[in-house]
Amino acid sequence: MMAQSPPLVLKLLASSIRAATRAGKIIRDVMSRGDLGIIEKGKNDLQTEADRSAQKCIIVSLSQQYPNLTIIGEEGTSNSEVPSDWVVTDCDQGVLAMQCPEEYVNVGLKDITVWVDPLDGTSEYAQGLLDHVTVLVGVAVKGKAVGGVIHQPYYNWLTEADKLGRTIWGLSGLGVGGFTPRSPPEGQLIIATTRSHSSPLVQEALDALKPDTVLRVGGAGHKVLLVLEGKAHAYVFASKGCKKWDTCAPEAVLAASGGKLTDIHGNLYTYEETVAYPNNRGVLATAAGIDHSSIVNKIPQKIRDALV
Ligand SMILES: Nc1ncnc2c1ncn2[C@@H]1O[C@H](COP(=O)(O)O)[C@@H](OP(=O)(O)O)[C@H]1O
Ligand SMILES: [Mg+2]
Ligand SMILES: [Mg+2]
Ligand SMILES: [Mg+2]
Repeated sequence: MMAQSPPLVLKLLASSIRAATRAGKIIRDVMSRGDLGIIEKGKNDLQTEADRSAQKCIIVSLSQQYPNLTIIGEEGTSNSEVPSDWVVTDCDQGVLAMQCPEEYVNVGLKDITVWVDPLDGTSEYAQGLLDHVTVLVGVAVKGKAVGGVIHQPYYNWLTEADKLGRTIWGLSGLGVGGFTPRSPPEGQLIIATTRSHSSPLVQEALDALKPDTVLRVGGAGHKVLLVLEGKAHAYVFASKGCKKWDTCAPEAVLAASGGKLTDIHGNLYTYEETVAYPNNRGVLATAAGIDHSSIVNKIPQKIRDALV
């Protein structure tokens, strides 16, 4: 009997794990060399050589394996040559060997949009808060965030440098791999929010939720990691500013763990190729077991009306 090739969604996730991990090494190499090559894309919006190089690595690597795949990356498109050792065309064998959830077995290339944030937490990267940095690859199927990879290249850098970096993935219907999610502590409310993009509205929403603790950290990927790790109950960002590449992978990984990522009204974003990039309705993510709608309901109507 001929061996069946793995379903596309599973294979793409397995390739994305390898590509994101390679991009993480590029991010560390740029930092080690010490010249970040910072460009200001807009107000409070930087791009470094690490953002550019990591994106090239991921896009070239996936495009070689999946010609005609729709890939949208934060740092735009460029056809420049890349060093041959940036091109990774192997797959994570552990994920490849898994049973693909039935509903994704027959998904074709045309149903998929891949959202790439090659370096999430650029502000923090430039300021040396390196564990806030993640590499995000999200796989959307017919507009739904279904699969995701969150690679954290500097995980453990201050504590166990011999175990540097980690890669966490999720697939709807299959679960989360790369670590075991934990529940946040009962009887309190810990909220993660932006460190570098706050505003009066962001603060008003936090005040209304009366959290015991607010963790102001960089990166959408990093904040969702805190929620997955049980270090925060929720990630609340009552502002525009995040884009589809910031939330696609984190949404998919969080959903695969039983949690939820939506806009501030509690509605899911969609991720089809034609969608507008900005997440103008804010971000609200909650851990598994947290009542998402009760948090939505505590956000004052005036704030919700400002995010439409
Ligand atoms: N006001 C704003 N302007 C530009 N980008 C914003 C923004 N608010 C959030 N973002 C983007 O959303 C991501 C998470 O933001 P934060 O760390 O503040 O929570 C960051 O992604 P990048 O670092 O990939 O650009 C950041 O740039
Ligand atoms: Mg950016
Ligand atoms: Mg980002
Ligand atoms: Mg980025």
